[in-house]
Amino acid sequence: MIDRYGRPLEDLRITLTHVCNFSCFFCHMEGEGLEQSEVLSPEQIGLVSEVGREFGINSVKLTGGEPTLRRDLINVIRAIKEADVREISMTTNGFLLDRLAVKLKEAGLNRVNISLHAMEEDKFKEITGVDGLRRVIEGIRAAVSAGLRPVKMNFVLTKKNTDQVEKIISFAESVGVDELHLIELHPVGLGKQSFSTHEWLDSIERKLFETSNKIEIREKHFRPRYVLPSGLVVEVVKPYANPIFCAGCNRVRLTVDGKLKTCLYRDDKVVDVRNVLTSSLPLWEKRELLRRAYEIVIAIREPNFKFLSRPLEIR
Ligand SMILES: Nc1nc2c(ncn2[C@@H]2O[C@H](COP(=O)(O)OP(=O)(O)OP(=O)(O)O)[C@@H](O)[C@H]2O)c(=O)[nH]1
Ligand code: SF4
Ligand code: SF4
Repeated sequence: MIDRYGRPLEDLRITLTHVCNFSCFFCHMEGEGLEQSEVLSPEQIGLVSEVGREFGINSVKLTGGEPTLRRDLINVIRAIKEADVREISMTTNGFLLDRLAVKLKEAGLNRVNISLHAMEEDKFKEITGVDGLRRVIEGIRAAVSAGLRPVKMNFVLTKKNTDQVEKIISFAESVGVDELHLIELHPVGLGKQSFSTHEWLDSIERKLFETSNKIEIREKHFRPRYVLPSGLVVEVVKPYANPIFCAGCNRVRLTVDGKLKTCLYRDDKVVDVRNVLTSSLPLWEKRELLRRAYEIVIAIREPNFKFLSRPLEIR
């Protein structure tokens, strides 16, 4: 279904927990803060996904915090799978992935994005607060061998790790991951107080332009993708102050505390469905109320950074 700005709703991004075993200095916390609340159950998450299918949701992204810290992660994946979505992916710090990759694949997870912001142990620890580089590397290898493909790596660029970009590209090529995402920092969550470390990706992108064999544009966020001679795809993610990025936004978020949140940056454009999910209403009535919630989501969604100051009139 299309919103007032002509953008389809296709992707549901679910925050499974606010808890994380890392403490990255720029964590955007999915725009939700760290407040603890009782998490939604696999069945409740499954129901939101199932009703979302009627409105065009065909992919689900699991995030956190760190989603692998949810003990019932396998059940969450199974419940979403039952909603018959085309693709389930998960963004993770990779620390626990070596022991989980095969089980997650078997449960129905299609692919992963693993964050890795430095190839040197000291730098890795400076950024994440954890001495975990080796385990993350093992996690990436496990994802590749379990076939959680395309396996993607996420690298957030800051002033602290500009010297790591080339090393990350070489590592990604050597380990057999399919894509590397180079991402600009957001002034959201801890990113607000650490935004002085923000770096634009422009000069790196110029080099990619010169060295790549092919350039593609992805429909999602209109992200440019540079295909290197090795076959590695480097996707450039410039989500900050970028109206083109927001024009291609196709997602809604489900927060830990059960709100449908229409934008990473916006706390005002949300629809609270927690009461519906936790009520003792019959299932058909919950479905009906969730349908109303999705209708409101589509009516209030808007790009955060935009070219136009008002929506188009759709006739
Ligand atoms: N502003 C904004 N930034 C986003 C959004 N989605 C992703 N990003 C940025 O991209 C980073 C990586 O996101 P991921 O969850 O790993 O992956 P993804 O963007 O969903 O992309 P795929 O897995 O390739 O589909 C996030 O940390 C954000 O910085 C979004 O909807 N809005
Ligand atoms: S691993 Fe992700 S969720 Fe955890 S602190 Fe780092 S950025 Fe935040
Ligand atoms: S509207 Fe823009 S800032 Fe908001 S979630 Fe979508 S891409 Fe991100």
